[in-house]
Amino acid sequence: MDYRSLIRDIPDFPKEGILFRDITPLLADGEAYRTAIRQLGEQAKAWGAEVIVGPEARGYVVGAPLSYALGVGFVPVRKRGKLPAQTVSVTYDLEYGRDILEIHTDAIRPGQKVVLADDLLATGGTMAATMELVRKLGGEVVGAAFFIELSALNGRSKLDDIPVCTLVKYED
Ligand SMILES: O=P(O)(O)OC[C@H]1O[C@H](OP(=O)(O)OP(=O)(O)O)[C@H](O)[C@@H]1O
Ligand SMILES: Nc1ncnc2[nH]cnc12
Repeated sequence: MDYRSLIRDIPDFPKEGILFRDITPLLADGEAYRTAIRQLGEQAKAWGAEVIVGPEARGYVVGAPLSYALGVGFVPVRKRGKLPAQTVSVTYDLEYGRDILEIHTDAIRPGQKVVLADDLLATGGTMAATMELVRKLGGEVVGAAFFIELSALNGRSKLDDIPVCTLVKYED
């Protein structure tokens, strides 16, 4: 599948100097979207995923269908103040900002095998924070799945050598 042709480059969004990799054309193509989820799903299954965890908001368009395809649960990680029950939090940096992420304290069972999912790995700040939240609850992170990796930003280095699967890599 030629995913690259379905990812649109938008210069200077959301800030000057950022080349935004927009996945909305890929999501709008039913066959490409389903193939992408199936591909990541095979990997997540091989890692032994018992639950999928994804960060708001684009992590949901990857994580939720992935969990549905595997028949396992989906746990949302949200930006501050959005989750209604008791949470744990972590502050994090991403390519173009800083924020707080939260997860419900009862969302993961200790020892549960967790696969993290998001649309894109840039600096790794978002996924490192998501991994920290899962570990605070005693979950075992067994892998991380993305549509896109921006290799030059070296996000993998923040992910403690957990296995990473990406469908499209941009080297620049
Ligand atoms: O590797 P990083 O440098 O952390 O960047 C990657 C993160 O940035 C984007 O999310 P964003 O915070 O823009 O939120 P959104 O999904 O709500 O658009 C993207 O969906 C990843 O979650
Ligand atoms: N360059 C980029 N394009 C799309 N989403 C991003 N999240 C962080 N960096 C990004």
